[in-house]
Amino acid sequence: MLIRKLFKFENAHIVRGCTTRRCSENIHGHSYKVEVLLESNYLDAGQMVYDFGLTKLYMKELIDSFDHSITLWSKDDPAYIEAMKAHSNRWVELPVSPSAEQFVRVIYLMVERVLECTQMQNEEREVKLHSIIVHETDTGYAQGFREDAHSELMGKIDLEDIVFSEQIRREWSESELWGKLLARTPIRNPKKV
Ligand SMILES: Nc1nc2c(c(=O)[nH]1)N=C([C@H](O)[C@H](O)COP(=O)(O)OP(=O)(O)OP(=O)(O)O)CN2
Repeated sequence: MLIRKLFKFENAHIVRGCTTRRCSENIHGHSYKVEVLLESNYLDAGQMVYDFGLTKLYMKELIDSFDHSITLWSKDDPAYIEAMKAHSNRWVELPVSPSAEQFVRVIYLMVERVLECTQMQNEEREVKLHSIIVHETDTGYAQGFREDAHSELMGKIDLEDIVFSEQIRREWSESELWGKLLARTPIRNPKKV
C-alpha cells in the first residue's frame, strides 16, 4: 500500500549549466510541491500505513527549510554565494545544483534519514520511503527512488555537506535537529499529535 503526503514551499535558485537560459542565467523562483510517498505491507493500530499527522513533524519541518529561502550550489561562483548569503537570512547550501532532480535526491535522503531515526509508537511496521516527487512548476516534475537518491552515477550526495542558514535552524522546533539527524540520534514519535 502506498500513501502520499503533499508539502509546499516557495524557493529561489539558479540552475547553472542547464540549456534553458532563463533558468541558468537568472535568479528565479518556483512554488514547489513535494510529494512524499510512503509504503508498507502492514497497517498500524489506526489501520493506516503511517498517520499523515506524523509526517507533519520532522519531515515537514525539514522540507519547510526551503520555504522563502534561496538554494545555493556550493560550487557556484563564490562571489554570488557570498552576495546571496549577505542579503538573505534564509538560505540552504547544497553540494549539488538545485534542479528538480537534485531536490528530489536531497529531499529523499532527508526523509529517509528521518524514517531511519524514528522509533514508531503506534504499531507501524516496515514503513519505507517509496519515492519523492518534486513539482517545480504546474507542468514539470521529477520523481526519484532509492537508487536515484544513492546513485553514484548522478554523484553521491553526503548529508553532511548540506548547510542550513542560522535563521532556518533557529526556526526549527529544535535548532540541533540537523546535527541530531546526522548523528542518527533516535527520535521517538509522540503517542498523540
Ligand atoms: N529536467 C529539468 N528541466 C528543467 C528544470 C529542471 O529542474 N529539470 N528547470 C528548469 C527551470 O527551473 C524552469 O524555470 C522551469 O522550466 P519550464 O518547465 O520550461 O518552465 P515554464 O514555466 O516556462 O514551463 P511551461 O511549460 O511554459 O509552463 C528548466 N528545465
